[in-house]
Amino acid sequence: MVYAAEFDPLCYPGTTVLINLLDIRDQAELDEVELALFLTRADEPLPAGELDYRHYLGLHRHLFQDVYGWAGQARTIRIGKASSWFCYPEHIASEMARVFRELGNPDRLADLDGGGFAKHVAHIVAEINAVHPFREGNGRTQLTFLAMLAEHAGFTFNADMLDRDRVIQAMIDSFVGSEAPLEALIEDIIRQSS
Ligand SMILES: Nc1ncnc2c1ncn2[C@@H]1O[C@H](COP(=O)(O)OP(=O)(O)OP(=O)(O)O)[C@@H](O)[C@H]1O
Repeated sequence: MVYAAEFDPLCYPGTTVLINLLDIRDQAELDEVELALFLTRADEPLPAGELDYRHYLGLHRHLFQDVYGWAGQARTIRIGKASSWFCYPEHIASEMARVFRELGNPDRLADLDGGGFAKHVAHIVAEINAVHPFREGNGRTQLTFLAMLAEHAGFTFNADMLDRDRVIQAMIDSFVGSEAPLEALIEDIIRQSS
């Protein structure tokens, strides 16, 4: 998805196309190739880690390593979507540290029932979205991480329930103050493993 951005040294000069490892300069073609490469990486075993910020960066690096040289690194310019402007780049590291402190020990997620998990994790995903640590690939990293958290907690992540429009609307709602739609969405996509 193309961002409103300040002058961006990560783009080919005079364009909004991100400089990429494949040197594709057409946005539609880049979208298509980026998605295909992402899907291939998402299908591989995901990097192991502590479900902390370091792990989150490694996850983005894994998913987008074929497309962007900066995969796994936080952005350095301010970006926004529609009327939402995300965290100033200089505050990303401290804000992500705060969000992961709020997440707490991931092993404790297994103590929660579906409703409790959905409420807690909706808040965490909403906060990660409000920070938007990467120049591109935030939505896909968020959902992949959500699936990892669900599985870690013993839930099955029912990806078929992920309706793109519903996800984006829930994220926008969370940005403007209501986490309830995101919570309901998460509750719908997890089901207790037997
Ligand atoms: N207006 C908005 N306000 C807040 N968050 C938004 C808004 N529009 C989209 N989002 C969130 O930002 C994500 C998109 O971020 P980004 O483009 O970095 O991720 P992506 O993985 O490249 O794209 P996508 O999620 O569209 O496939 C969406 O998935 C949604 O979670």
